[in-house]
Amino acid sequence: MTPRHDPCFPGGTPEDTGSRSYEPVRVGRISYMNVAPVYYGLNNGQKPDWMAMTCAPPAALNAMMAAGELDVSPVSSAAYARHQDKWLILPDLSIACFGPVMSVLLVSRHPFAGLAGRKVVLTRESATAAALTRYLLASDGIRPCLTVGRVRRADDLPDDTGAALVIGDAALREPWAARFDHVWDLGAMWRERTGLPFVFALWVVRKSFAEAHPDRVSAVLHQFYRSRSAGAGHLSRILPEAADRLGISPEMCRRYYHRLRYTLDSAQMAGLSAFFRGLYAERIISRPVGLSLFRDPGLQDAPGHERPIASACRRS
Ligand SMILES: C=C(O[C@@H]1C=C(C(=O)O)C=C[C@H]1O)C(=O)O
Repeated sequence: MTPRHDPCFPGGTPEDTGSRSYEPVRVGRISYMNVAPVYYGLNNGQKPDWMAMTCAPPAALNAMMAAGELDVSPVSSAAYARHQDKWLILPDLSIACFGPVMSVLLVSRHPFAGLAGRKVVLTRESATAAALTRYLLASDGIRPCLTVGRVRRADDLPDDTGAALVIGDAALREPWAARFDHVWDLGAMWRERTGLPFVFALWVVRKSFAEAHPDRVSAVLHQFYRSRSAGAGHLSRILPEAADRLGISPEMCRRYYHRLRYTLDSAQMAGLSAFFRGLYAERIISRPVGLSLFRDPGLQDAPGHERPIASACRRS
């Protein structure tokens, strides 16, 4: 889980877009293939020299943002709930799904209700999926013995493990169904229960950084939009590389990227709010969550511009 510096950007000529008088903006990247389409442009020559990229699992990025070691990063939506006073959400960026997501799995040796009193290991790389697991169990009145640990391979789990939460590349790579009788996709469970999309990750900026450098944050945001557009246009190049890295078929990989959403529209905001309300109702978080968005200074000045999610959320 140790964050590494810039391993995600081995090649590509960085673009020089100025801003040399500042320290680089410190930007995070999740070290899973789920974000490959969002970082495609940045990974292929669009990364300006004023962006310093750190690649790590979600829980490590959450901790680095909380420690002020990153300025802008994707973080677990459950971590946003915890740090809502310090962070602003960047508009129209997320990792979300509507139904099965394929890479967030609760694998179990027992039926769901049979997990009461049994050991459930939550991967230490997650905050959102861990909170969602707790919510799904608690709202059914099931009280397991929860622990946090390494969950990358089935062999990581001790024999007394009743169930385990696995996310990201490890969820896709390992044949979990061959080792566990039950494999639940948490995106599917959420949709069955609520009829809503689920938002696993948000891109956030530290509020103090946004207040000091709104134009730099705007520049980062537009780099992400541009990079994501490039990714959407080059899926045929992303698929074979991702399939190779994950050791899965290109067809399974295509289905995976088809399931993931990288926008943050009003339906996804509704799913996010429902998740936070559920966490609060089950006392998994200690206070209600408001959604505070970064106001892009570039967009505010544009005449006639409509922000798609402006009405869906409270702005800071
Ligand atoms: C869809 C996924 O969502 C992830 C789950 C997260 C979490 O549980 O905290 C955070 C970021 C995302 O990487 C995945 O990991 O595959």
